[in-house]
Amino acid sequence: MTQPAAHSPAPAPPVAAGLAAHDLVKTYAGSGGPPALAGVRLLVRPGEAVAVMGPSGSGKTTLLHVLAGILTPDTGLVTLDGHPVSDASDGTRTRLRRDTFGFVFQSGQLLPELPALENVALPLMLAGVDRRTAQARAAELFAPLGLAGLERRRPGELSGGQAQRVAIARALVGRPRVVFADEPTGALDQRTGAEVMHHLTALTGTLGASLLLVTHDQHVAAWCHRTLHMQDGHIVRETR
Ligand SMILES: Nc1ncnc2c1ncn2[C@@H]1O[C@H](COP(=O)(O)OP(=O)(O)OP(=O)(O)O)[C@@H](O)[C@H]1O
Repeated sequence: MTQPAAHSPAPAPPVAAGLAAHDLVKTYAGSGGPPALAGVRLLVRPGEAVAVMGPSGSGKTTLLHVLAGILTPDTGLVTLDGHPVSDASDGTRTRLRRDTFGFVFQSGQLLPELPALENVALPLMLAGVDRRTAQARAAELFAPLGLAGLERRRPGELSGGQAQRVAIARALVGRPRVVFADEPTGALDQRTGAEVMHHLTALTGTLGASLLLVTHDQHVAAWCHRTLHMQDGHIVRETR
């Protein structure tokens, strides 16, 4: 007996390249408060730099942590090039955070007892790259970041701006696809902050990485291609 002709399924919509958030909702257990994220959607394309601004408590850091797979959303999904991040196993999320994502925080992220070069090489060595190769790859980042000659200095012997550029080198040495930065210039004066932003956006752009940056400072946000404004767990508007 002949089977009825099967209808071919509708073609799947094309998967957008980049980091995407689909209707993220996150409430902190026991907080008794409204959701920290109340339905957030976004797409950060490869090579694109996006700032997130908003009043204190609006959900910026929670969004960054959910996008980076540090926190899991209650509902909704985070994907990278269409592949699940938030739904992935703990092991996969740990690997993503180590191999695919880079992180820059406000300060205090360098190991004080290690010279700058070894601080930068460390993520590669933790990922199994031999010491010589890791240090050679780390060294390549010093000149583009204006750090040539400072390889042997310990963090305590660097200025705040230099230390932050070393932290950027460390975040980028593994050639991440996405860089997350939470107030990366928060501890710096405006001129030093601008220098750090110049290097951060230039290098992530060269790598073709996406940059997602949380800031309170519109001068810092202005280095990005666009700014998402958050309020009460929502993205309420976007500016360029
Ligand atoms: N660990 C937590 N437990 C309970 N509630 C939390 C926790 N972290 C954040 N919140 C709450 O979630 C909401 C969003 O916080 P979040 O830190 O994401 O905001 P933010 O915009 O980054 O704030 P800030 O600019 O002050 O850093 C706030 O109401 C906050 O009090």
